[in-house]
Amino acid sequence: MRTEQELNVNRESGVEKYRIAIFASGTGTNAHKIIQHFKTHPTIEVALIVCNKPGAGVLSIAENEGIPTLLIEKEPFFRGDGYVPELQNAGIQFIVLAGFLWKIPQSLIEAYRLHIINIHPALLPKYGGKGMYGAFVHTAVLAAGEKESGITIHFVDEHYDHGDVIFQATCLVEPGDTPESLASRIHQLEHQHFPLIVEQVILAAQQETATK
Ligand SMILES: Nc1nc2c(c(=O)[nH]1)N[C@@H](CN(C=O)c1ccc(C(=O)N[C@@H](CCC(=O)O)C(=O)O)cc1)CN2
Ligand SMILES: NCC(=O)N[C@@H]1O[C@H](COP(=O)([O-])[O-])[C@@H](O)[C@H]1O
Repeated sequence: MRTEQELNVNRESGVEKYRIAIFASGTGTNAHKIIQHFKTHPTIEVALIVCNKPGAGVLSIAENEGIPTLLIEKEPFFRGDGYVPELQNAGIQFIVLAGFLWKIPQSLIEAYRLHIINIHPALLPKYGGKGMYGAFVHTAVLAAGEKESGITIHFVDEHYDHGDVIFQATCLVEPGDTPESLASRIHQLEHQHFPLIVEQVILAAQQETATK
């Protein structure tokens, strides 16, 4: 049984906070914005950072923010239980993918059905699927001569970038854009919207559970 400190029970209300795990593989700017957003939230907290890349920037962010981390490995993730026992023992109720570069396995999908969301740096269904991550996405958008790009936040299912879309926002592709300049514009959209959408989806999930 976790102690009150581990549960981080809200001092005023005594209510155990709703616990989010963020999965990330890289720099972690989106993870950081989400951590900051929920730092003073009365009922929701970021309780765990899950990462598959030793030395990733997101791990330093977690350390600086005092958030526990879980470094995962391929074999147990893909051929084992997807770390479901560890997540459930940590009391994790919702998973946010923020630049996580491995496919979520069936075991984890089933344990957290409709409780995993992802942000993709393009307007799905275009420019999604295997191989479509980071600069590869922006390079493909520019190569196709698109006049606009944007972000998609969606539920995660067994396939890459296939789950129901929750939110999209667009930005212009400017003349002379490079993958880096477009990525910067996309990142601004992500930082503006992702924390708020995460909160809205979680509050809706809590509301649905409460009315069942
Ligand atoms: N079951 C699901 N898992 C994941 C999803 C999803 O929608 N369903 N979204 C991805 C995030 N993502 C796009 O938003 C994405 C990330 C990575 C890849 C990809 O091709 N990865 C490479 C491996 C890269 C590496 O190991 O460095 C690969 O699979 O070969 C595609 C899309 C997160 N998981
Ligand atoms: N297809 C998945 C994908 O490309 N995800 C993208 O990785 C970046 C992570 O940045 P961050 O580590 O600074 O949050 C974000 O732009 C996110 O949309």
